[in-house]
Amino acid sequence: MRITVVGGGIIGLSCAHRLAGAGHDVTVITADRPGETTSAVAGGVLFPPLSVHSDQVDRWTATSVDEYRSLGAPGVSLRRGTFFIPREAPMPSWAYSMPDLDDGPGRLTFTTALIDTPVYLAWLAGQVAGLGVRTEYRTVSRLDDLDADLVVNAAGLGAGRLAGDVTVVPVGGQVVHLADPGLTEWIVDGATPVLRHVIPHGRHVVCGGTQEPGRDSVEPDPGVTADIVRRCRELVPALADAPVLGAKVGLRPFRPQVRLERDGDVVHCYGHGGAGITLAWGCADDVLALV
Ligand SMILES: Cc1cc2nc3c(=O)[nH]c(=O)nc-3n(C[C@H](O)[C@H](O)[C@H](O)COP(=O)(O)OP(=O)(O)OC[C@H]3O[C@@H](n4cnc5c(N)ncnc54)[C@H](O)[C@@H]3O)c2cc1C
Repeated sequence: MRITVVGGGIIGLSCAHRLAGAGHDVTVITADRPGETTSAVAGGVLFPPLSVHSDQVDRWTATSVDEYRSLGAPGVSLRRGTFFIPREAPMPSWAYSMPDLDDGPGRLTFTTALIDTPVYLAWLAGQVAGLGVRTEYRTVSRLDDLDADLVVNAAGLGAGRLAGDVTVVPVGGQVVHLADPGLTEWIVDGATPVLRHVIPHGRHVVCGGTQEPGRDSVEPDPGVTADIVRRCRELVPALADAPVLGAKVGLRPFRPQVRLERDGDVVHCYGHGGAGITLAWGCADDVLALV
């Protein structure tokens, strides 16, 4: 089949990889290069936020963790770390699929994949090109203008506009990169009112973060940068002298739940909110099944 994938972030590229690998003739149309997408801002830790849970999310997460483990791709490392959760919170069901899970009151410790997203996305785009996928850099205004047997709508925040779906909204997130002093473990602190995370990738550590519903600017706020640095240095004192390398903002494509369904000649795959890196391979498998 001739398939056009709209979107060149983590979701569009993962779908294009699966579809081309299955023998389809695939074109990706994307307004932005991979390094300029929301996907390239993500901290890149592989598990979904506590607020996101369903059997589907558990299955997509388990599939993605297995895939990232076996890829041997640049930008992917496997590390142990700790997720702090409110003491009264039940154990999230996806946690059972994590190897070497060790849980205590208000704490889950396990090994998962960490994705240095700009490095990994550049590699994934190269793999996709190697499978014969063409990429066009332009903005699509209407899905039914596209000349293809089937269209995959994987345009993140733009997917909502293309599908006329007003439930897709931006939730801004700012992160700060610090030089990595050699941290061996990741920490995500979901037990405090404002999420804190410290995700080491070797050259740099991604520290965060914020959740800003309705934000439309991707210009980092210097006051927020200073606050993130302070909060993350409190959490991990080894960062005390780590130089600040820069700050980034991304707009998470939020929706009450991921839309992954076929509607005629369009397969919709969008609305991954704060979990798109985690869900990408599981969703790409389901897109292929719908095709
Ligand atoms: C600060 C922050 C931290 C995060 N941390 C994590 C994490 O640790 N783990 C995790 O799993 N997730 C994390 N996320 C969430 C994750 O980044 C998103 O869920 C994911 O990037 C969504 O991917 P996407 O491909 O759907 O969208 P995007 O990456 O936004 O890609 C959308 C693509 O569609 C294209 N596009 C849009 N409209 C059009 C159009 N009309 N025509 C043509 N092309 C179009 C864009 O150019 C782009 O290529 C984080 C997000 C942020 C902001």
